[in-house]
Amino acid sequence: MRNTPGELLVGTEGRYAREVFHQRHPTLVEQVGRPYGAAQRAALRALLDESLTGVIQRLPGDAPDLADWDAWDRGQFGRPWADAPFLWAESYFYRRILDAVDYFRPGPWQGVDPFRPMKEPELADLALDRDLGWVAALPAEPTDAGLATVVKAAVFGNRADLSFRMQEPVSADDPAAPDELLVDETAALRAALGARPGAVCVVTDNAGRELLADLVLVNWLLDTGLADRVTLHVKPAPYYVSDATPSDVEAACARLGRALDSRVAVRTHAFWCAPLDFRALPADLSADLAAHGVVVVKGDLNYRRLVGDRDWDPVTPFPVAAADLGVPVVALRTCKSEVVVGLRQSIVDRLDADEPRWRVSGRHGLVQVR
Ligand SMILES: O=P(O)(O)OC[C@@]1(O)O[C@H](CO)[C@@H](O)[C@@H]1O
Repeated sequence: MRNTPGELLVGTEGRYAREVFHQRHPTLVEQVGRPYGAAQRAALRALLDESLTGVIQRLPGDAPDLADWDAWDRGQFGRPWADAPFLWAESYFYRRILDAVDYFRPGPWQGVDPFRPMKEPELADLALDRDLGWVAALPAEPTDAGLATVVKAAVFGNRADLSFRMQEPVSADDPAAPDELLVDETAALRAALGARPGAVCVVTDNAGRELLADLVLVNWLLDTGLADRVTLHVKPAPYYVSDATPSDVEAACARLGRALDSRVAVRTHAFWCAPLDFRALPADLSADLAAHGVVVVKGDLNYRRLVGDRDWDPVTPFPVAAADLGVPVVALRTCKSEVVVGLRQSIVDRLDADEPRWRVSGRHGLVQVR
């Protein structure tokens, strides 16, 4: 029996989590604050200071989700941010941004997505039509080649992440960036989809280009009879900059010029903005996921939550690290944080030698099945 490695922490020198807090967050806070008034900008700056040098403050007494966060606290309130687990602290940081910009408070900013100005240009991009040209050429039959195409697009759609762009020079449309799958278990996904159309659940990640690629995948599974119904899980509130919410699904469908298929249900759950990993899934959500034949888990954050945001040895088998959801689970992810499992030692050695930032650069993708 392997020992489970420790959780990644915010303050560890030389590690990615610290870089996120000390380099990414200051840029993010500055950008988010631009359209707001002095009070919200001051609250954002205070949050940033608190997160860099202070202790974690509890949510204010009027927060609608105070009870949720008191249950998710796990002893973090009152401790220095630097000592907190990266997953917990980053999630709470995004929740506190909503507090700083009065997202839940009655007034002019209530319900206004603070990341909207960053999300909108992606769908407005005229190059998108050209970039989606390949969709019209997808096969009408459920071929392996068709599945490989839509899966790969869904994986590398995850590279188009706004939070990520604040730090890494690689962009989704950088022609120099290779689309390298370090693990490709698309054949196992095909096997999990089975011989008869079944129910597929997609736990989505980012809005914009990534969600468009996810919708192409979903439409193709339905059109070719590989699935007979799909549930799309999205975040209940703005989160991690570009994470998809219900209104982002509407915007993406409008951009694709295709209404949501009647066999697609869009759902959300408070747990998707919780600071905990999939091993803490609440019973109702767990039952919802397990009612599908396959659960597709998109993106980097969901990957961290699926395997645990821990200092895993990258050759740890994926089925050992990934939470058991009771049904086959497929992770589609580009590597944008230090957590990775299921790799061959030869690949790790090559990447360690050639690309010091391979774990976080977003250049490498994974299709992994448990
Ligand atoms: O889940 P996503 O959108 O693929 O990635 C989220 C992310 O950009 O945020 C974290 C750092 O802030 C990292 O885990 C990852 O790089």
